[in-house]
Amino acid sequence: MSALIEAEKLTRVLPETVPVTLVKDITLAIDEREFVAVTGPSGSGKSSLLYLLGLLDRPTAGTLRIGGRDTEPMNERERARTRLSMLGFVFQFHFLLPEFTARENVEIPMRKLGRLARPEMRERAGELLSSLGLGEHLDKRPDQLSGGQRQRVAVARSLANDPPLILADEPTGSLDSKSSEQVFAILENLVRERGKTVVAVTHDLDMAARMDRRIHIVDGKIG
Ligand SMILES: Nc1ncnc2c1ncn2[C@@H]1O[C@H](COP(=O)(O)OP(=O)(O)OP(=O)(O)O)[C@@H](O)[C@H]1O
Repeated sequence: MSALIEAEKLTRVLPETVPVTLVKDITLAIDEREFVAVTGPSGSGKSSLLYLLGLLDRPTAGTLRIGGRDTEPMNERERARTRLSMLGFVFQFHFLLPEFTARENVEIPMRKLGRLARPEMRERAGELLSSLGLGEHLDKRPDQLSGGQRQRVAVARSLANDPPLILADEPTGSLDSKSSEQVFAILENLVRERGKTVVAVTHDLDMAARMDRRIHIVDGKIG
């Protein structure tokens, strides 16, 4: 079986007067059920790599296959559809919509994909949030939740459409140590118990050491 993510010589150069290379010749394969850390110095290109893997940016050279499918020929619509169904994102800052409740925030990706009827979306959002310990907070808005709780809502949102792959960019970077540990345990559980693949950028080397594999980036390359 092919890997969930296969990148070959993935490269992203910004077309400035003096071109800026964000990611250079990255070749990697990530299998289902892997818990992978992306590490490296500040400015080395970790986020840029994650954006490429998450179809939030396009490579200027190289190939990327997700779920065995070449992403190069996809138009914007297909890329958006693949993002919604195959990928979940968790960022350092939660990016929840402030005027919506936790449950509504989790429903949004489901509405965009449009596979479920409204009552099922509502039920699923409630179940996901409850499974992450937020059953008491379904109808609260982000400003009524703690930082750790907000980040757990963001994890629930990333799972809304049951994607096989979760990409996380410093998911614990803005949390205190107790909340960090909780969010880390949730991500680990997604891999071990729910069969997800999680790729997380982290500056925390202790956390990276507890993951299955580390991809170290230096100057846009695997180093
Ligand atoms: N749009 C842009 N224009 C110019 N330079 C950029 C742009 N986006 C990123 N860069 C530069 O590219 C490099 C890689 O950035 P990236 O955010 O991927 O690094 P990172 O490893 O995730 O950093 P950090 O750990 O600090 O978040 C950095 O030097 C950054 O300043």
